[in-house]
Amino acid sequence: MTDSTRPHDPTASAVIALLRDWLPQQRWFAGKGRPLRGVGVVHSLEVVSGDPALHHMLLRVDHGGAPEHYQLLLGVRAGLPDRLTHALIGRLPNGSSLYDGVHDAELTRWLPERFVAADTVGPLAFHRPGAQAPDPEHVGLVIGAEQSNTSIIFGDDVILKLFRRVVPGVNPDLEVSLALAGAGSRRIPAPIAWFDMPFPDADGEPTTLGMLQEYLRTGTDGWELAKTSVRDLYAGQEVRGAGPHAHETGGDFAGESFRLGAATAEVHADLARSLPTTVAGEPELTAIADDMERRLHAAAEAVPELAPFTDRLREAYRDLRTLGRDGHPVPLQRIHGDFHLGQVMRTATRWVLLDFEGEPARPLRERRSLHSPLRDIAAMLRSFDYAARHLLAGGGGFWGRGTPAPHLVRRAEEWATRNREAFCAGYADAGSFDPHSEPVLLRAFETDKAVYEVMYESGNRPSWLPVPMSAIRRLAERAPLPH
Ligand SMILES: Nc1ncnc2c1ncn2[C@@H]1O[C@H](COP(=O)(O)OP(=O)(O)O)[C@@H](O)[C@H]1O
Ligand SMILES: O=P(O)(O)O[C@H]1O[C@H](CO)[C@@H](O[C@H]2O[C@H](CO)[C@@H](O)[C@H](O)[C@H]2O)[C@H](O)[C@H]1O
Repeated sequence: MTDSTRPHDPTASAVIALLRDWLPQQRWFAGKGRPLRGVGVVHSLEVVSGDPALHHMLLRVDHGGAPEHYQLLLGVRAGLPDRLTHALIGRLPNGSSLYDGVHDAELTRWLPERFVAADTVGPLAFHRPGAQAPDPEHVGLVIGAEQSNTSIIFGDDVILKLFRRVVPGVNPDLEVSLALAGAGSRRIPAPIAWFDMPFPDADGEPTTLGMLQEYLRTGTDGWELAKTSVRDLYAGQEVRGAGPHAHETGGDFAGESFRLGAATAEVHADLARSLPTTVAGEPELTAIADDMERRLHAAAEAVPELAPFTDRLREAYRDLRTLGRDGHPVPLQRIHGDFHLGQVMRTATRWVLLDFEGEPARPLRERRSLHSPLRDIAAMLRSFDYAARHLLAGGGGFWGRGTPAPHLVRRAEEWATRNREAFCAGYADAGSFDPHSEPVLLRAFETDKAVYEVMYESGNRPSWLPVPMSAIRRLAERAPLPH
């Protein structure tokens, strides 16, 4: 190894300086928009030496308040080939390149090799309980999806999700996937292996860093499929108000929505069978309503458009408290926690649910706690509303940025209502209850999710803000819930 190819000590201040600039540009970096007060290395290990070299690293990022931790795989090469220039983080003082190592198949083959051997490398422990193993000869390809983590496909058999923001403990995605696989569920990609390490800052708590799963090679995500159906509907609306209804188009999605509702009910039933459950009474429902109210208050402070509606929205939470006082029992269990059309895939034969991590912005304790399955149902109902409206809001630029024509809004509402109804009917058909039998819970959860979405869109995609705002107006009017 010559001096120029020698991997540099990745904790060196030059590396930290480069990472400070690079981190906020990453899709998975949760601290965007907050001042970056400090970046420090809490763990670093050279796992592949030579040129190229690979470093596994855990970074601590301080914004003020509780620090966040991120997992990195950093590559170092004396000369960077063209195919990796998009992954460049910066040049080190000796002229070699520091880059995001997940994009370098020559380096990432290290991961399947470790899984095959069920190895231990320093503090990193690779677990592979079954016989299935990835083939290290398969080239690793980072998927292009907009995601909160980074996933690499090896061949067309397995996909490895590297958790980027790491919190101490078992990741709920792994925990829930293992529980569902144990219950014999066919509604998830089969979990194959995972790796973890003792968390450096939290008494060495075993902390999940990555999970290897079956790759659903015939799958398409629900968001793409639903949008295709909506486009098909809009394509027929050339004559004002005279275009076909959702049920008259070839791309009608209601059959799929019904099947998705049934798949969701099946997963909820398996979760209730394999993980703890309880029943909420008045104190718990009051606490849930109080939390919702706090989130509404915080959102109204941050997003002024919400303020005129808060009093009316609060009524949904008041009704939830009344439900508790009336002694209405509410079963609680583990749920998906961040359910929307982008979290489900339609394979050649069935709907499969992905990503049981919960909303990444919520604390792990909350994400692992028990909730009403109606929270997932309400979240998916919101997603149908999104699919119907996002083109009108300018999300896809289809109708331009002006106010959408009323007949298009009507068609959007029809599509959303039809698919929301079909989803609930499928859930009721396969599950233990009909979601419409719980209108108070459904309204409260839908309101809470729409409030969350207002915050999310105002921070991430301001041109999409009209989508959740239209739901806020509807919910504030206390119009009967479109099923
Ligand atoms: N097992 C899988 N098979 C095929 N594609 C997958 C699989 N898991 C994830 N994907 C694809 O990757 C995307 C992001 O996955 P997800 O688990 O939601 O990641 P994140 O938690 O980082 O958002 C999904 O929307 C899907 O397109
Ligand atoms: O990145 P995650 O999948 O964890 O979820 C976040 O981003 C989602 C958008 O990618 C956001 O979902 C919202 O937009 C979806 C359409 O893009 C829509 O289907 C969802 O119903 C809507 O909530 C999600 O809220 C956010 O947590």
